[in-house]
Amino acid sequence: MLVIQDLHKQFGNLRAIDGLSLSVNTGEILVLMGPSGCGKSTTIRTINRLIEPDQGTILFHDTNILSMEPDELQKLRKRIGFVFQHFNLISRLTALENVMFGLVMSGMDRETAQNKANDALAKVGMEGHLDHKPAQLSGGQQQRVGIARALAYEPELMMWDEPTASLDPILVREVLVVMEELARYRASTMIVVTHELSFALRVADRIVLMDKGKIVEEGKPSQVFVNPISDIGQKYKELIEYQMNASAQSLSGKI
Ligand SMILES: Nc1ncnc2c1ncn2[C@@H]1O[C@H](COP(=O)(O)OP(=O)(O)OP(=O)(O)O)[C@@H](O)[C@H]1O
Repeated sequence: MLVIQDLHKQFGNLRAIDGLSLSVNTGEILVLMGPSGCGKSTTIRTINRLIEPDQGTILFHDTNILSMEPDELQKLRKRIGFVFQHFNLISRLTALENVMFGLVMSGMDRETAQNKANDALAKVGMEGHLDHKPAQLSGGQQQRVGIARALAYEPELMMWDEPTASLDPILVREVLVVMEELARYRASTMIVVTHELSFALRVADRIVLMDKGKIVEEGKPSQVFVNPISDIGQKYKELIEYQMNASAQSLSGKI
């Protein structure tokens, strides 16, 4: 579905993406991880050209996104959903209106848009909050509206840029549950940037580890987190062991 070849992006002297190549298969759940600042967000933002790379090729179903004209790009963006860390809902609109907004703006009639928005909000368990404005919703519920907004387009590819990063730990879980549900039903191909190890372990078909703008390792969670070949992979393995030991000690009453 998606083939990225030799991608480069520099901000001043900083090489944020340094010759990155990656393929994503239809239906795959790919989790992109790595230390802060290694280039994960920049990488996924180049895919729908929120960030313009300096060099490289990004093929979506064999068409190079980087040479698309603005009208083609606009059509493409409807096939690629994006969920951000900051949900950026419109404060004066209800949950339903927030999801309908983009659909109506892109020319869809109100009735169809409302049906699609209702369906999308039901998929994320927000059918009971259609008339609530963002200020009346918790952070987790606001993020679920943000997810519904992307889902309403029925995108082929969903990209998630640290969707739980701005939530407190209790609300993180409710968003992860929704994401796991969508992944389980293979609603679309997913590229997920996250620091949530438990999500990566349980849900990912493939983990891609980045460091300093490059991919340093990729494979199934059972491979990358158990027999890593990179320093970053080794650090994640140690972190998982540490967390498992802490849980075991806590359960046996030692903590
Ligand atoms: N618009 C920009 N201008 C200058 N530098 C930038 C810009 N966007 C990103 N960078 C830098 O590029 C590098 C990669 O950033 P990016 O946001 O892709 O990292 P990341 O892996 O997603 O990090 P995090 O996990 O902290 O979100 C970082 O050093 C960042 O400071």
